Amino acid sequence: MSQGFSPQLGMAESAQAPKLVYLVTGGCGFLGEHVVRMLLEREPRLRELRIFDLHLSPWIEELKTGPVQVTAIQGDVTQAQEVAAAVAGAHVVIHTAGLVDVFGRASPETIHKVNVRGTQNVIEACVQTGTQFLVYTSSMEVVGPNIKGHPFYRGNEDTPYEAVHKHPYPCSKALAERLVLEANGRKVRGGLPLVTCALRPTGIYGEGHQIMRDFYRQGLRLGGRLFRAIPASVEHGRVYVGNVAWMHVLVARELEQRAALIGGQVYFCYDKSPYKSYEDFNMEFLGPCGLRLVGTRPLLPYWLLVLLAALNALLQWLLRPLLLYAPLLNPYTLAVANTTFTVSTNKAQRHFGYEPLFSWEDSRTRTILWVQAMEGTAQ
Ligand SMILES: NC(=O)C1=CN([C@@H]2O[C@H](COP(=O)(O)OP(=O)(O)OC[C@H]3O[C@@H](n4cnc5c(N)ncnc54)[C@H](O)[C@@H]3O)[C@@H](O)[C@H]2O)C=CC1
Ligand SMILES: CC(C)[C@@H](O)CC[C@@H](C)[C@H]1CC[C@H]2[C@@H]3[C@H](O)CC4=CC(=O)CC[C@]4(C)[C@H]3CC[C@]12C
Repeated sequence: MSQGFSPQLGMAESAQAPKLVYLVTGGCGFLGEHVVRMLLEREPRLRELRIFDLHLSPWIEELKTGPVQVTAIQGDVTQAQEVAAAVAGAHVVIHTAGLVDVFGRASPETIHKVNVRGTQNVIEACVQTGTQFLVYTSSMEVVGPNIKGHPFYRGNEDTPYEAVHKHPYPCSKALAERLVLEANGRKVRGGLPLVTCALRPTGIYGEGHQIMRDFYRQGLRLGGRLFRAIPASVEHGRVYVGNVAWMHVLVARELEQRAALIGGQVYFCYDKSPYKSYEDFNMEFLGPCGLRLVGTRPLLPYWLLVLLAALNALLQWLLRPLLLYAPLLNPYTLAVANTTFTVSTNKAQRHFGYEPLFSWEDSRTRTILWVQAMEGTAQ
């Protein structure tokens, strides 16, 4: 990807000497890496890009050959001092770091500590060090699906919906998002107001998506077949990771100019990806890679799936002292997958001119090529 003139920046801004310092927390993650690379390609005002992560990736080194100073910071968002040191001097913080766990790998306490306490630390660091602009990566899960299984059918940011959560992950994302939005307008060091917003991606897909990798490998183990568990009629919103990254870059740029409009707001992340069931959507990529989804309707009755999911949860609990057993099917993932949740909105377009950077066809091709490249490494 080459450095190019950004459509949203005028000639004057893009000709300005690069002077801004950005910090991306979780910059080595699935979404974080795409945000980092998108900033380097499409934010011409960037002087320094700080990549803060618990686990730094080796690919960071290849980014240090360009004109932008790339600073890798190994750190933990749950440690306030480490966060403050990383934030100090940054103009913009994009906070993607989080524990994305719905498979029971981490304890509820750890999920809360990273996702909530970590976000609190980022907010306080902005206030204490004078950083004025904070973009938080929230999630559709802040809204739903709720524990009552109510469908959210092509809803938007203003659609009434009873957000009721019990699972640690959505609870932590909802609390963190609330903290970020409530912090909007707080005075930071130097007396200027903190401007915050939250982006709510639906299910993100694309190069580097671990769950897609898991489905692919499961299909290879089952002789090239995956077995339908969810009715095709249950739509699940999905959005390409490159478009999510682009929305982060764009809103971070527009926060300063349109603080009164964007500050304190939430935005669903969306693009032209088709509305399909989670499994059918995955087959858009896994099909061309040789896998087949068996069954035009779920092969097992729902009550049996519920039983199997509960059995998986019991096994996970029994085996925990010995090993981590964390299959894709558990009571939470089954309930979420089985509840329609899709968005239809243009709030990001109305507020800061967002348009998807990648078409559905391009998003699909890029994802297929990534899965195919994985074939060489699949066990
Ligand atoms: N993957 C998805 O479908 C969606 C993800 N999101 C949100 O997007 C964000 C990024 O998610 P993904 O890229 O999918 O996850 P990921 O697990 O690939 O990336 C998260 C990154 O945060 C880092 N991290 C975790 N704990 C940390 C800590 N204590 N200190 C510093 N860094 C830490 C990890 O090392 C990792 O690099 C998360 O906030 C997640 O809630 C929102 C909607 C959908
Ligand atoms: C085993 C089958 C029932 C299979 O269909 C299960 C699929 C299941 C693993 C996924 C279905 C919906 C996914 C979640 C959804 O995309 C919303 C999310 C938002 C996030 O912020 C993080 C990821 C996730 C919770 C995502 C996780 C995987 C699913 C539950």
